[in-house]
Amino acid sequence: MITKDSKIYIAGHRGMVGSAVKRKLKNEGYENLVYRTSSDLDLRNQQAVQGFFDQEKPDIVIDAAARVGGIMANKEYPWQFLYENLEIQNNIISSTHEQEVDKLIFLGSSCIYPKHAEQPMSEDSLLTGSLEPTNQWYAIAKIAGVKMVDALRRQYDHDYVSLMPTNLYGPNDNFDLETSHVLPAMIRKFHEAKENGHAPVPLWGTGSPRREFLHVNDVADAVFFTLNNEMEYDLYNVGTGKDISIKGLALLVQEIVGHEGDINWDTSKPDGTPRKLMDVSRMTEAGWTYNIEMEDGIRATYEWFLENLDEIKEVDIES
Ligand SMILES: NC(=O)c1ccc[n+]([C@@H]2O[C@H](COP(=O)([O-])OP(=O)(O)OC[C@H]3O[C@@H](n4cnc5c(N)ncnc54)[C@H](OP(=O)(O)O)[C@@H]3O)[C@@H](O)[C@H]2O)c1
Ligand SMILES: C[C@@H]1O[C@H](OP(=O)(O)OP(=O)(O)OC[C@H]2O[C@@H](n3cnc4c(=O)[nH]c(N)nc43)[C@H](O)[C@@H]2O)[C@@H](O)[C@H](O)[C@@H]1O
Repeated sequence: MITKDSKIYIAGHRGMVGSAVKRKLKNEGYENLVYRTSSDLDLRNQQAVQGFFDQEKPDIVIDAAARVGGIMANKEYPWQFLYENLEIQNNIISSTHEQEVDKLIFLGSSCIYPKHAEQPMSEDSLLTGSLEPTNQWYAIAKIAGVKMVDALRRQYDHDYVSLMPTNLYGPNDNFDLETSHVLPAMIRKFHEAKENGHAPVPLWGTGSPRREFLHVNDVADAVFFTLNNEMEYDLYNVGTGKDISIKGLALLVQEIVGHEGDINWDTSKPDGTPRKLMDVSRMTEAGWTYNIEMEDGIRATYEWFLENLDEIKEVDIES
């Protein structure tokens, strides 16, 4: 079980999720944290990852490192989303097992479930139907990770768990308009249009898909809960259990940012999965629920965006 002295490796500590987990652990008094940037340790390199685990011998591993992006990035870079994610998670999970690490938390995503899964989507709907084509590459990699965790639990009785968060947002998100998810894209587009005399805002698709959104601090809280509890199952959904249409989200972000112009929907861009609402009853029964309501979370994220405008970077998937 985790103690304040446990050595905890956070893979992907500079990302949105990894940085939130790091903040949470530090706030709770866990100081024995290890991490590396991708330039110091390329997690695609098996030998380098094995060497790092041999040297550091962590007690606990949180895998929040991945090639991540929104609908267009997933659609346009199938190779990177499939192969890099398989490489990263294969290397981390196999070294975690070889070093007999006490606990592993593997982070995946709600896109592992079939495109037309019954709503809300329970953990049992995994592999019951075909995937959404735009993100099937990423989903197949993440499903392989979930199955690796399941296999290690069954065969070696390891206390390893996969958490599948819904769509996330918050500090340190990717605000690059080509590769980001919808919520950071909307914050940036409405803000820049407001600055530009309330110019019209171009958004993608029809606006009719529905999505569920969770603030990243809540995911960090769910990771902390999972670290501190022996979990009955290998796989847990993490979300709010509430969703909103993309059109509804656009109106909410527009109001929070204070943009007063038109919205133009570019229907040449894909809608993706029609609906992705999580059944969160397994996690609720285990004893965890979310805290941050969406409107409060978006307001706080817009404030963070304004304070960090200089830090907003372009993301090059092929680098
Ligand atoms: N964002 C969402 O909406 C969302 C939703 C559900 C689930 N998740 C899951 O949460 C996890 C983290 O997502 P995120 O949104 O935090 O992503 P992110 O902000 O893009 O962060 C990903 C991190 O992975 C690291 N990384 C990527 N490739 C690497 C490599 N080859 N070697 C070493 N490190 C590498 C990066 O390290 P450097 O910064 O050092 O380059 C980065 O810090 C993912 O597993 C994702 O599936 C995210
Ligand atoms: C959580 C992630 O969700 C991702 O799917 P997914 O929710 O469709 O990804 P998002 O990129 O967040 O898009 C959600 C919805 O918002 C619409 N949308 C409208 N305007 C925009 C915009 O300016 N930018 C973006 N990005 N979308 C926009 C988009 O067409 C889609 O219907 C998966 O591709 C990943 O693999 C991952 O699972």
